[in-house]
Amino acid sequence: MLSTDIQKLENGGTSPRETTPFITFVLGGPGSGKGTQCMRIVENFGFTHLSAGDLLRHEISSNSEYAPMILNTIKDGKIVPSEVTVKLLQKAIESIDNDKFLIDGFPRSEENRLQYERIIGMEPNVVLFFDCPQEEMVKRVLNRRQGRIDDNEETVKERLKVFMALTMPVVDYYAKRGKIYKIDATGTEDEIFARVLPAFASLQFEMDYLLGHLTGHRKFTEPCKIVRLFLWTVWPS
Ligand SMILES: Nc1ncnc2c1ncn2[C@@H]1O[C@H](COP(=O)(O)OP(=O)(O)OP(=O)(O)O)[C@@H](O)[C@H]1O
Ligand SMILES: O=c1ccn([C@@H]2O[C@H](COP(=O)(O)O)[C@@H](O)[C@H]2O)c(=O)[nH]1
Repeated sequence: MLSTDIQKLENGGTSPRETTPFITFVLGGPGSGKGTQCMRIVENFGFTHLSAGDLLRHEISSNSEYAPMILNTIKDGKIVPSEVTVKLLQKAIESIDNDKFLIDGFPRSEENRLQYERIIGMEPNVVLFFDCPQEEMVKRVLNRRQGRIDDNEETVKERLKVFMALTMPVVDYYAKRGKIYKIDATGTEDEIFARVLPAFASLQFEMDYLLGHLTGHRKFTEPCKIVRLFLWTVWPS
């Protein structure tokens, strides 16, 4: 039998981490530029980039027992069952020696979010939301030309429907919890990254503090959040 990442987890998996990592979810519609900006965040801020879509595509190419189901789901522009995606993310987080993760393209639904919180046992620290007009997203997807099975007009229409119906409620949920950094995702890659930078600059102290890179007392956490939100409000881009 093939030994897949998911099967390894079901058989006991990897050992849990000793430290609680700093988790950033990265949301936005198909082609909004999440992956492109994540690469820059990695280069500048030392995060590990975990693309949920890439993890699922890896399952397809490694021919796991889930491969046919994942392939068909991606082809149809629908959402893979939460258990599968969350286990892949869990394994990656537990096996990679870093304490800062960008989780790109997840959670795609409230059900994804609840399952993640149930299994991982915590919320993300922050959520970046790349806000892009639909016609621009469609243009970018159809110009991508990386041979992706879902980069065609029919699938992108479905992905946009799924995004509006199922993913936007997740964005709204985190907005209510004060965790959303909304980024205008129009313009050049450089212009967009210039809007991303202040978000991470305002988070740097809080990240260092929470990850134990600064010494101090836990009571500083709430003031940190207030300062961060203040900075973001007066200087969002
Ligand atoms: N600001 C931009 N202007 C024009 N094209 C862009 C811009 N940013 C990214 N692209 C291009 O658009 C395409 C989609 O970008 P990217 O893969 O980063 O989006 P994504 O949000 O991760 O998409 P998906 O959710 O479909 O994986 C890529 O070909 C990328 O090179
Ligand atoms: O959490 C996830 C992430 C992705 N999918 C499926 O994969 C494709 C492609 O995802 P990208 O983020 O654009 O790479 C997506 O349309 C879904 O079908 C998923 O089900 N769950």
